[in-house]
Amino acid sequence: MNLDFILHRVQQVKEALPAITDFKEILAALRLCNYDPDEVISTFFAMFGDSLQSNINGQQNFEPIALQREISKKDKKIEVLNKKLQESESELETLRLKCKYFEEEKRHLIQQAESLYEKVAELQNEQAKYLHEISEIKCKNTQITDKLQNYSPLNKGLLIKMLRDAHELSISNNKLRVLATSGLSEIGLSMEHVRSMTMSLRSSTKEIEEIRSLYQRETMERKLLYNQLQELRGNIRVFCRCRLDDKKGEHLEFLSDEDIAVNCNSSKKRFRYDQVFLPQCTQEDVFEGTLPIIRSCVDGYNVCILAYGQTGSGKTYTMMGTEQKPGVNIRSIRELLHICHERERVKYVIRISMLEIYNEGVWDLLSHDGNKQLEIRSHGKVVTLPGLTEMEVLNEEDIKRIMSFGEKNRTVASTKMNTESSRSHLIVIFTLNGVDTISGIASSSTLTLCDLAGSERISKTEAIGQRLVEAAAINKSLTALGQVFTALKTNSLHVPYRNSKLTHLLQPSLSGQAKACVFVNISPDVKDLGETLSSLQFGSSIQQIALGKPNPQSSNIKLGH
Ligand SMILES: Nc1ncnc2c1ncn2[C@@H]1O[C@H](COP(=O)(O)OP(=O)(O)OP(=O)(O)O)[C@@H](O)[C@H]1O
Repeated sequence: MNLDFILHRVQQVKEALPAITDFKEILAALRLCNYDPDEVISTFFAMFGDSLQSNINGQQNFEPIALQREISKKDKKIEVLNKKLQESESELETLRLKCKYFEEEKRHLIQQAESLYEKVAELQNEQAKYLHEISEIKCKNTQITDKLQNYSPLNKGLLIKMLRDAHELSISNNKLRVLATSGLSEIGLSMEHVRSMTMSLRSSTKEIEEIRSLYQRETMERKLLYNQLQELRGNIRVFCRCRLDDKKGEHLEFLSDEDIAVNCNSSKKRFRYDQVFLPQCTQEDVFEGTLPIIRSCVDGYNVCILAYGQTGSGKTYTMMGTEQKPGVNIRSIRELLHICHERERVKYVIRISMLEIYNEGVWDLLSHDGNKQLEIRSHGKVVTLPGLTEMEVLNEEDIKRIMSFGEKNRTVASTKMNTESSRSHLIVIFTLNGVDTISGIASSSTLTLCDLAGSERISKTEAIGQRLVEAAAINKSLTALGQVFTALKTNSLHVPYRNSKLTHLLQPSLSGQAKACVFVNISPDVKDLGETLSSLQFGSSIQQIALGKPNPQSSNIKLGH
C-alpha cells in the first residue's frame, strides 16, 4: 500500500477526530472510506497512541486484539515474503540455467571465431599472394602494352588479325568440342551396339559351327551311303555294247538286258554283264549306265571309264561320239559340271590333261611345244606324271576346245610316226579339287576316260615291222589290263599294275575304292566272231571284281608334278 496515500487518509481522520467521540463511529467512518480497519488502527496507534489513550476509555480488550491483528499481519507479510522468495529462487535457478547455456554458447562462438580467424588469416595470405601475382601481371601487361606501342602499325594489324584468328579458332574449337562430345556419345552408343552385335555374333557363330558340323556329318554320311550303294552294284561295272550295222549278227543272241549269247560251231556261249546294250541303243541309253559313278567322282572317288574292243567295234563312237551324238566323254563332263554347279557350297577347280600311250610311251597331247614324252613316277600308291600339261576348265566349251587341240596333236603325231590313232590308247584325265565352304572338307578325285587301242590279236592282223611292234605293245598293255583285273578278282596280294604303262597309269583308278566302268564293244559282223568272243570273255572275266574297301579320302593320283 502507498504510504503517502495512507498518511493522507490518516490526516483526513485526524482532522475529523475531535468531532468523533465514539470509537465505533470512527470504525464506521473508516469503513465508509473502504479501508481495512486493522491497518488504519495500527497506524493510529503508532502515530496518535498517546492522545487516543485518553479518549478510548472503557475499551478493556483493545490491546490483545491489536496484538493478534499485528501477528496475523506479520504472518501474512512473512507468507507474502516467502512466496516472493520462492519466486525469486525459481527465477534465480532459471537465470542460472540460462547463464550456463549462454556460457556454452559463448565457448562455442569463441571456437568458431577462432577458426574464422584462422581462415581469415589464410585468406589474407592468399589475398596477398594474388595481389602479388596481380601486380606481376600488371607489370607484364604494362611491358606488353609498352611493346605493343612500339610495334609498327603493320605488326599491330597482324597482331590484331592473329588475335581475331585466335578468337575464331577458339570459337571453332568450341564447336569442335561440342561435335566431339556428341561424337563421343554416338561412339558410346555405337560401341554399345557393337557390343550387343558381338554378343549375338558369338551366339550365331556357335550356331553356325553346330550347323556346320551337322552338315559335315550329313555330307559324309550321304557320300558313304551313296558309295555303299555303288559298291553293292559293284565297283567295276561292265557293259557290253554291240555296234549298229546293216548286217544282222545272226550269231549274236540278246537274251536279256544282262545276257548275251554267241552261237559258234553249233554251240552257244552265254555271257552275263551288268547291262547289254543292243545295237539300236542310243548314246543317251549307254550313258545312263555311267551316270551314277560320275556323281561318285564329284564325291571324291577316282573314276575310270574304259572302252575295250577290236578295231572298228565302236569304242571311239561310244567314248567320243559325234558332234550330233556326243558320247560318254562329253556327257560325263557335262554331268560333272552340272553336279559341281549344283553343289553351290563346294568350290571346285577342274583341270584337264590328255595323254596318248603309244608303243609303251606316254605322250602329252596338250603340250604346246609339240608332243612331249612323259615318265610315270610312283611314290607308294601315288602315281605322278612330272611335266604333264594340266589346263583349268570352266565349261563345256573350254573342254571341247582343249580336247580338239589334243586330238589335232594326236593326228600330227600319228602322221609323223606313219601310224593310225586307233593304234594307241587315248586317255583324258579330269582332276577335280573341291573345298566345301561350309564344312571346310577338301576332296580330290580324277575322272579318267580311256579309249583303248584295238584289241585284235596279232595273228589276225598278220602285222609285220612297225605294225607288229604296235600290235605287240597294244597286246602287252591289254594283257596287263586283263592281269590286273584277274589279280583284283582273285584278291591277289600283288596286283601287277606296273606290267604296262597303261595299267601303271590307271592304278589309282583301278585300286582302293575307285570306281570303274568298262564298255566291251563288239562287232555284229560274223567275220569278227573270233574277236567278239575274245572281247566278251575279257569283259565277263572282269565282271564282279570288288576293289578295295571304302576309304573316304580316295584320291591318290597327283598329276603334273
Ligand atoms: N552304235 C553305233 N551306232 C552307229 N554307228 C556306230 C556305232 N558304233 C560304231 N559306229 C560307227 O562305226 C565306225 C567304227 O566305229 P569306231 O571308230 O568308233 O570304232 P573304234 O572301235 O573306235 O575303232 P578304232 O579302234 O579303229 O578306233 C564309225 O564310223 C562309227 O561311227
